[in-house]
Amino acid sequence: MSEPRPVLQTHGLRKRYGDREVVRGVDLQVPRGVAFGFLGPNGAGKTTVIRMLLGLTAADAGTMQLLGHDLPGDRREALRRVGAIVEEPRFHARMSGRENLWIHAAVLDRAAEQRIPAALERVGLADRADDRVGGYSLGMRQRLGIARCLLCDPELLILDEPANGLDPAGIRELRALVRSLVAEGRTVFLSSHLLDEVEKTCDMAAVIRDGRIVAQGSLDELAASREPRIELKLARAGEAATLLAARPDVQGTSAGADDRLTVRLRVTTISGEHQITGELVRHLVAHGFAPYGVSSSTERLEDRVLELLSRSDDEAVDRTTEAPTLVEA
Ligand SMILES: Nc1ncnc2c1ncn2[C@@H]1O[C@H](COP(=O)(O)OP(=O)(O)OP(=O)(O)O)[C@@H](O)[C@H]1O
Repeated sequence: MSEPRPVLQTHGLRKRYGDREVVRGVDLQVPRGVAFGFLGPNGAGKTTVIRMLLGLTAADAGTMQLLGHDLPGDRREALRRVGAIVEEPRFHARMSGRENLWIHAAVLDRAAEQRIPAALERVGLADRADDRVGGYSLGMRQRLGIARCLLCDPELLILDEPANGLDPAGIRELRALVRSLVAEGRTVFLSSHLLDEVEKTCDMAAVIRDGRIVAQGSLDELAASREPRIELKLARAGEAATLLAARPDVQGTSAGADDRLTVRLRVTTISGEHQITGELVRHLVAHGFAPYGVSSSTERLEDRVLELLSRSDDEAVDRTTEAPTLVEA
């Protein structure tokens, strides 16, 4: 069976401002029903990519599809079921939250107006809906922005830095809201410069640096894309090293001083690493060894992303792959 079509897809997307190319051949594949983080430092090109997807600025080259429709040709149809917030959501400050939503619903359809009470309830603003937006906190405006997105019953939400300026409680609420939208089968594409936010909210991510995607895949794959190792403590470490080196799931071993044995694993996922670690310990015990310490030195996602973001341009070459499970691009 073929893979379902991604809800958001770009290929070779490019954008130049003056003599600076700020988006340099971006390939994204976002499957349906996930929270997808678009992670990169300030100035990496995240907002520019989002603006191109929404038709707020033209692409110089490349192709884009939203919900299976080609952009820019099919833009009207493509955006019908897309809710988006780019940068900070803007509202009429003198009007209430509800009135702002009425204005937005008026350009959509009758069904959109009927969705207003549920949308306000959903984002926790039902009690404050008749207060002027001028008195709302940033977190409340962000939530009103999401309520506005919900009026078109979106299949895809595109949120540009939604956690910006929120306090820890606001960030937690936003996270829960995103997860509940995903639980309903919607897809949320959110940009962020905060790894922690992406790690806690998203299922998958693409990492962008200087206008290029340097990695893309599930969070597990991103974290485990470097050779994981385990460290064992046991007597006769040299003999144990020889025993384990013969196994197909072991890339290599080295025995050090102090009963220390380092084992490099052939594995690509964190769950796989856990399984192999258990098997290695059982194998050692079955051969008369008695490991008294086991620790994993697999990098955390943070280390991996920092490494990707700090690479030189020559190393971060674009390599396209069809599968959304790719790790380094
Ligand atoms: N209209 C514009 N004219 C000229 N340069 C621009 C314009 N918009 C963005 N840029 C430049 O393009 C680069 C990418 O900006 P972009 O806003 O897409 O980055 P970002 O990853 O969203 O970062 P941030 O989180 O800081 O907004 C930056 O160097 C920015 O200064």
